[in-house]
Amino acid sequence: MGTFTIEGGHQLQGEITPQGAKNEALQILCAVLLTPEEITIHNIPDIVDVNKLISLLEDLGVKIQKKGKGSYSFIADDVNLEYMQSDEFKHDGRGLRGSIMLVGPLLARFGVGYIPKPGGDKIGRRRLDTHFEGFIGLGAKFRYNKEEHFYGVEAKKLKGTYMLLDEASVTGTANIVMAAVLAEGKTTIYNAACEPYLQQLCHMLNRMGAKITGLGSNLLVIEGVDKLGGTEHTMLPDMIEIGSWIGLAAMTRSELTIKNVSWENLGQIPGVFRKLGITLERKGDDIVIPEHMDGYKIQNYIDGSILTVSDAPWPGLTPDLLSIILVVATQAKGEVLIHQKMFESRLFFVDKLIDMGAKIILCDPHRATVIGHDFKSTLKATTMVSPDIRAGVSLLIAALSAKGTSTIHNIEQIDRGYEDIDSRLRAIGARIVRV
Ligand SMILES: CC(=O)N[C@H]1[C@@H](OP(=O)(O)OP(=O)(O)OC[C@H]2O[C@@H](n3ccc(=O)[nH]c3=O)[C@H](O)[C@@H]2O)O[C@H](CO)[C@@H](O)[C@@H]1O
Ligand SMILES: C=C(OP(=O)(O)O)C(=O)O
Repeated sequence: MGTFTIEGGHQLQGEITPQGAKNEALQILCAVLLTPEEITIHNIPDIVDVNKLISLLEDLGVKIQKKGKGSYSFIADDVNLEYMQSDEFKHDGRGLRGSIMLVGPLLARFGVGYIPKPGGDKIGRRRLDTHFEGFIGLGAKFRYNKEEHFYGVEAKKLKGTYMLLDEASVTGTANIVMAAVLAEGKTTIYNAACEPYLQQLCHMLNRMGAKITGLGSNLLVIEGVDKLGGTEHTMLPDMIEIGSWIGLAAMTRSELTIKNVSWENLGQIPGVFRKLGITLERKGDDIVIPEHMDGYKIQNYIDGSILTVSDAPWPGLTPDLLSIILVVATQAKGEVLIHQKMFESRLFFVDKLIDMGAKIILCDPHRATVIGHDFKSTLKATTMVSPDIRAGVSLLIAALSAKGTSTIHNIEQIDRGYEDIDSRLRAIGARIVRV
């Protein structure tokens, strides 16, 4: 188990550049299986989950060449389908959530797709019904080996259809889209997820020759084509990382510039931090956060009632930022209700923040009320274990704002999604050591 020690209570300063988006990378990498031609991808984050997926692709026979930092080319002209039945695949496929999106492209191009129950954060139930109902709708036969937790779909030829997804699942929509692009005829997907990750995937597929319309909406129409070709793609900056750095700047009262954030793809994120009273200035495509020496004050609603920050499928606020927003609120002036609607086990980490002196009431597994200290009292350093990727970063931000030296164990969770986080934080003045 890896560990960080963090000496908190120091102001940071400087510029930080966000990595390429983790959740986009996981979709885009799976899409290389849809063509025998070369695909070159740039701005791939060097993080554990993405590297695991790249090595799964390699094991499946995809030829991979590193072209430079964050740039790779992929040629899937000789895919080893038998590998999907191997013990190695059953083991490695479990290592991350994103591996589930190998199924759609493999099913579409080769007529078979298998996957062990995928991993990812343990943040509540994470069902896969939407994925498999979508494949079944396209004509695939589904089987599930309960003992091995091993899923499979098979079809000689997929046929386009109309489907109304039971929920706007992010990876589910990506998986179904990647299956439908090579199906016969027209597929209509209503209640589709439409995060920038998915918009990017659909743009890339269209460049490969797919015919997808409705990008950015929850109604996608896909005219199937016989084959797809090569292309080049660049990942957007990671909006969850951007939100994490905004939170870090506010909590440590530091002046920070976040470079090249792709403002038009940030959706609700800047607005939500502004509602917490944080000043964000737009300079070109950068976000500049000034020192908040006078703190930041949470806004109430117009009628004076207490603010609620909750998640919703895009263009709502991503659930992946709620843990960070919650931490930031612990030093705000005022109160806020944090409502995590999607995941039922993602707020339990607040116990650690309470130990550190934060004023939080966990109302139930989905809701927590935070009463900010307005910097009149700082958090106390402590020892903690990172339970999931975003709680891990939230605790890291709390530790950087706290007085004294904190220890965070199980930092593998953080490394799953944040590239070289300790060096990048040291470069802006953080006192953090990997032990
Ligand atoms: C690899 C990847 O891309 N992971 C992201 C992806 O996971 P993932 O694609 O696994 O998440 P889903 O979009 O399928 O759903 C997440 C959870 O929210 C619930 N749900 C979903 C849609 C909905 O309309 N209502 C609802 O309650 C689901 O039942 C599930 O429990 O999307 C999640 C939701 O943005 C993010 O937290 C994950 O970081
Ligand atoms: C929940 C997350 O990731 P995953 O879906 O990969 O577990 C996340 O990125 O916050």
